[in-house]
Amino acid sequence: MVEDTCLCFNALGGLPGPYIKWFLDKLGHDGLNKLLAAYDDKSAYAQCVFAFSAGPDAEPVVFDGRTAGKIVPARGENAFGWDPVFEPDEGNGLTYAQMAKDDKNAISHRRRSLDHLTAYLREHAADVGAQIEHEAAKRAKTLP
Ligand SMILES: O=P(O)(O)OP(=O)(O)OP(=O)(O)OC[C@H]1O[C@@H](n2cnc3c(O)ncnc32)[C@H](O)[C@@H]1O
Repeated sequence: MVEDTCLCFNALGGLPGPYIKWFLDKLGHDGLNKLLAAYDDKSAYAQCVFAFSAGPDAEPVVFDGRTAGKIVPARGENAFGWDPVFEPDEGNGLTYAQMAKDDKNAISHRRRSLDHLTAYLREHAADVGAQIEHEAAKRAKTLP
């Protein structure tokens, strides 16, 4: 299982996207706002992608969770990552950093990706279990 997180600015065609870690590190919250200074469109979406594979030869399945919002000047005490500059459309005007943890978790990109993953595992539990057993048996045969 792997996971990656993106913050995508619509005016920039989805950038910084998966490169947000480095943009945040080098530009800070203020710099992220300045990237959009020339654009009226401040809309953005937070994206979390989990990918699951039952084993080395099994096809990975991808679970894409998104939360729409906009980029705003930094507000809020919970200063995790870019939370202070992301105001989700469903946040009643609060940034992620101003929301209670449970409120953020209820609408977050990560929650949505995990909801898709959970639904998939529930629906395909028997198949996934059999696939994991099959992959494990194949690996066992190659061990000395
Ligand atoms: O992709 P690699 O390079 O392995 O880096 P990472 O695993 O440490 O980082 P993520 O992709 O999970 O996250 C990318 C950046 O987004 C930040 N981040 C992740 N989830 C976030 C969230 O829910 N709210 C705010 N910032 C977040 C995190 O601090 C990083 O700066």
